[in-house]
Amino acid sequence: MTNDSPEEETRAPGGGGGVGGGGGGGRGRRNRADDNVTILTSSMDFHRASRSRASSSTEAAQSITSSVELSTSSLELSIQTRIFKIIVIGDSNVGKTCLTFRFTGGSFPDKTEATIGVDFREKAVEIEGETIKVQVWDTAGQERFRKSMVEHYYRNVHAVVFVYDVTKMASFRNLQTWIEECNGHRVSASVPRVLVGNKCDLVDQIQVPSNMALKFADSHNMLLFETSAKDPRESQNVDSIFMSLACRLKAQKSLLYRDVEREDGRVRLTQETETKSNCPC
Ligand SMILES: Nc1nc2c(ncn2[C@@H]2O[C@H](COP(=O)(O)OP(=O)(O)OP(=O)(O)O)[C@@H](O)[C@H]2O)c(=O)[nH]1
Repeated sequence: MTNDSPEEETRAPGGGGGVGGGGGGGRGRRNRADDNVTILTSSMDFHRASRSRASSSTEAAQSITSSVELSTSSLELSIQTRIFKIIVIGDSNVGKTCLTFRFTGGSFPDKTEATIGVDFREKAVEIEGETIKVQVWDTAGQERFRKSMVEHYYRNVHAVVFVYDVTKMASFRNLQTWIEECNGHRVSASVPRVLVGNKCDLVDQIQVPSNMALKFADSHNMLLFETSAKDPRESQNVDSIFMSLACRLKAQKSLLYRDVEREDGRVRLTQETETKSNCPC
């Protein structure tokens, strides 16, 4: 759990902040993201080693040249990775943490506590041959734990996931308030939004009928997903919430985030315009 924005905190590609950090999902995909991190780290280590070991000036020059080459290729790799920031919003206890955990970690957490501020989780996914980092911001549902963070949630957001609990009508009714908060933070209408009804495994306790949720989703131009973070048979459905957004963002996307290391070691995020299509999803 952390209260810092990863934009300010991330120093190397692949470094997701917060509890339960990135990874998860398909093994091959995770490996690819990990390779990226490994290469950058090893080039830094190499640079450090070369400084301490090189005895003659020739050796030192060769070492530095090699290390610069390694660092450059690492930087090129990191520059190619786009990051999509997706925030997950909704009442406390609806299952936001569990949903993000299921997507990024592939499992249901044994125990959760109320989110304070925000937790970041990241997962590298591959769409049409491009590796993209889906950065999920699991926000606090309780007002007292979100107050100071709200501005950060909505800044440079690429997509929004609204969550309600299908067994709690109040959490569905409160969606209007969450949508208003989102609109109040100047989130553009072009930013994709989806609606998620969670805890569908509790079939005997369902209070929010599907047709009511569908009507609401339609009226707000959102896709509706009814699912369960808990039921492993629903895990593909949970994945498709985030993957459908990632595919949409990749297809339409204009916002391209690039990690560029600055001299002071901080990461600068820039935006570019790009037009792409042919998403398989
Ligand atoms: N039966 C069932 N329980 C769930 C499901 N998802 C979450 N829960 C439970 O609901 C409770 C709240 O889950 P969280 O993921 O912590 O809820 P949250 O929305 O992140 O809550 P805040 O951090 O306070 O905003 C926990 O006890 C979870 O185990 C689900 O799909 N089915």
